[in-house]
Amino acid sequence: MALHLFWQEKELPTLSQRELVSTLLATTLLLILFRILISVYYQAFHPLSQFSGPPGAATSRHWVYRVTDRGFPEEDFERLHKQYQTHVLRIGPNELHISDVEQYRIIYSQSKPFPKYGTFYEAFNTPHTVFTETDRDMHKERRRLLNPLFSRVGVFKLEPVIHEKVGIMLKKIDRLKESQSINVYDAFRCLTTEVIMEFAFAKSANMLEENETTFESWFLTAFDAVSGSLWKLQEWPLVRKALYFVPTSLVSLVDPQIAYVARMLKFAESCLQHYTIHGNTTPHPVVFDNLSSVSYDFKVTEALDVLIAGADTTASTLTTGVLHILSSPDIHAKLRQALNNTEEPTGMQLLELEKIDYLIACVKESLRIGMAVPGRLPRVVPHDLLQPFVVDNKVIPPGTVVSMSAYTMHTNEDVWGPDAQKFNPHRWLRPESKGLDQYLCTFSKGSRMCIGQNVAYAEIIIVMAYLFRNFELGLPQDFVPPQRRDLFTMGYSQPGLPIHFSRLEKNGVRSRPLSLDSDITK
Ligand code: HEM
Repeated sequence: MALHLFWQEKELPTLSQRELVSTLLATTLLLILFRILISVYYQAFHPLSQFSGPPGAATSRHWVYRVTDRGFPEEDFERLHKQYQTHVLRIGPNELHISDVEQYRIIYSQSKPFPKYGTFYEAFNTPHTVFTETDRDMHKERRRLLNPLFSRVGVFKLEPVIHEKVGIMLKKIDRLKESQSINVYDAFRCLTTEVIMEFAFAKSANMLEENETTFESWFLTAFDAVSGSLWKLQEWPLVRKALYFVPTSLVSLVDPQIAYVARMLKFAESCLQHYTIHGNTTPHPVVFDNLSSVSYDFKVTEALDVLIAGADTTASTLTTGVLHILSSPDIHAKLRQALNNTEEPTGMQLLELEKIDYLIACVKESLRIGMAVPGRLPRVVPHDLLQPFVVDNKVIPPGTVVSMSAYTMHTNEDVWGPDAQKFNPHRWLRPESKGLDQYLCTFSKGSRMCIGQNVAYAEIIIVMAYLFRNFELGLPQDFVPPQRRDLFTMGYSQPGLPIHFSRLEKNGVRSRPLSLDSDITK
């Protein structure tokens, strides 16, 4: 009551129009002055001011997102490294991009890795998973739980699932091949997602057979929505936080693809519920099996992360590999010849396929040129280093965000030679090629390197073997390579990679159609 009277008695002072305008003007001028002072500080007085780079990058973290938005930032960084003649390029007020290949083993080391830069990994919205965790001990513990599933033994247990799914994909290709070219990018995405779903959730969404005549799937739409929004969520952390509080139904009105993401989350939860009630009803290990000590919510996010980390990555590597092999008649012929002696089903087992040197060389070259995660992996220079972190004879202060990329590592001509950008499996077959593995950073290196690389290798080897052994593949006459886009994982624009398939003639005899039961799933 007293408060009410107070407001009635006291009249609020009103601003005249002139006062309002001058207040606004003064505020704007202050803001501009503040911005200028900040820019001067970042360019001239900040500890990173000794490192060169575009002026816009030094003063605003938005610069890096504008470059990212162009589609393939690593190419821009590479050009700028050359322009400024430096191995240490300033790409943000507190971020440096490094192109000295010898620094990779220091930043991404096994024993004392630089910690992940939390702000970058927060945008994945899956806190405290093995992928996003920034605390060293918590990461170590989660990785200890998961490692056995992803070991070579673990992958051999998963191998029948890979054969089964490849069988389903090839049967569908066999059925569709006479009437149309087939977008293998989508086919590979459905395949790898299905394999990882079985592995992560003990259940699949039947994506390979969802559509009668194509390999389209609602799950792929959900993936595209997640990866398409990733950089925006990186750039605008406040929007990301605000989105937590907006009901999904409302967000879906603005972006209908978000509805598919919500459906994906529901699918993940329903799988966990099924698993909680029935246990693992599959004959193979499942990620949930090793997460009994983890809370319900973290189980779901961990399985989702494995799914997102393992699906498009492997599919995009396969797509790049197939595209390059088909673009070179010589490589294509050599690969077919190498696979000619394999017999189904026994010769198509992973252990046997791994002995085919030319196949493995093609797989490694696909991983090098394909590099499904081509971009920067940001880390923070630790404060407790025994020696200062020095690049180009300059000390990089602790607390600085530094990053290197697979693109830098895989295009370096001192390492790979003048044909570094060329798809050349032969480079893996030379006597000195063993030393090259240390520079193959597709899966990163050290204690944060990809936990799923054995799974990825297995899938790529098996799919390539089946494809090139059983089919004559060709690019359409009017083929235009799809545009690639670095969305953290490499993505391809539609129509992906359309391929003409026909059954391979063997000694003049048309090979028999695949019999799913007898040939592949055994
Ligand atoms: C060609 C395929 C693949 C590529 C190129 C790839 C690449 C990578 C890279 C570069 C990292 C490090 C990311 C970082 O430091 O931020 C990573 C981590 C990870 N990957 Fe993969 N990956 C592939 C397949 C897979 C598969 C099949 C799975 C699961 C089945 C998987 C699960 C993970 C997980 C869980 C991590 C986090 C590991 C940790 O931080 O300890 N990846 N991957």
